[in-house]
Amino acid sequence: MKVNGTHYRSLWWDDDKAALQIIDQRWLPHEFRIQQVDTLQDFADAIVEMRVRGAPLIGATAAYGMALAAKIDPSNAHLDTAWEFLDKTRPTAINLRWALNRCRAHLLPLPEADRPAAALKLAHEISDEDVGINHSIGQNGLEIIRKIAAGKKDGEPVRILTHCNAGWIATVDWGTATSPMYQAHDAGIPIHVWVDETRPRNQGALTSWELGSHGIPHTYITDNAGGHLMQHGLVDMVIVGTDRTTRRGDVCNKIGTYLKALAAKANNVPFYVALPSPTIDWTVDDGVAEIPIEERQEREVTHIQGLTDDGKIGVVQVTPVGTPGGNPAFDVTPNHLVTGLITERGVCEASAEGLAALFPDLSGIAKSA
Ligand SMILES: CSC[C@@H](O)[C@@H](O)C(=O)COP(=O)(O)O
Repeated sequence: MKVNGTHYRSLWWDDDKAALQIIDQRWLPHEFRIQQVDTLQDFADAIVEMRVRGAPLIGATAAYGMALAAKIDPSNAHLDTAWEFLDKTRPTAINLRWALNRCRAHLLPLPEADRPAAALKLAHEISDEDVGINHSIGQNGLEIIRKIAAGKKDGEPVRILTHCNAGWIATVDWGTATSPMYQAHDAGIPIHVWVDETRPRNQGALTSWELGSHGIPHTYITDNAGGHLMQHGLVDMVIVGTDRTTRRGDVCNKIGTYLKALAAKANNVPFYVALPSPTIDWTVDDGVAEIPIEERQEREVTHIQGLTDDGKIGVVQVTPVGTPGGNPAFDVTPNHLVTGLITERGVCEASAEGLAALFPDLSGIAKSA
């Protein structure tokens, strides 16, 4: 998508420098900084510190990490070491392991001499595929928005609530939850987006930055406002992303998603999840029992970063000094709270049957694996 009129992906390969370039998201929405990633430690730091974040983008970044590993030393032993090193960076988003497994499975059967070039080619492919998947999710989600718009008076916007940032910078391009929004806006359907701030990291500010750059009307709201807005009939639908969706359609996403799903159910607001197929964990059924939830540093809760009055990025402490902070980064929304999963192949019920019907090729392989 565009930043100040120039099209960017959230990561890209620079042929001249023979290196990966990323947007360092720690400084957004206030500063747009590009960073080169040169070493395996850089890759791990970029993921852990959330310079890159969002499940699909973490996966694509890890694929370039494996390409670097293959360039340094293409032996089986080194690829295994790199797999383990990158796999432990963040535990919840399954796209990380999906990408690492795909790279390893592709490379190990090849002669060592062929592995560096093959690994880089595969990383490019994974990135390009992500863009295609997200565009298709947008097309499928657009039809849902179009139907809701058809029931509105001329010019009245479809009011969509979203949580976290499942936008283009959380993917390689388009975003998942935001892709239907971009495509509805571009199709001339009026929309207005309620953007949850998403404490503690305030990814809602990233979503606001994205939507604002694309000219989409939106309002940044506190995490606690959604239920009230739904009670008063001010939300037509919710669309969120996912970090891992189980075979039966339980959805693990940014902390606070579950509360929004409960409020949506209580108020008859449709609750949709934009789901790229690499985010499905076919090995897991019960999301609450089986998905590891990342526990992040308490400093993310006790402190907050923003733009100070002198125009500089600064950090302030919110709590009394010494107050302990708890920081579970994700929660699980059980499938019965989800109206539908918007995938690249169409929209399905959040159930084992719904997912298997859309992805018979993938669900079958996982069961026999
Ligand atoms: C298309 S991104 C989907 C999810 O990864 C997104 O909603 C989310 O929870 C991101 O969490 P983050 O901790 O910012 O990486």
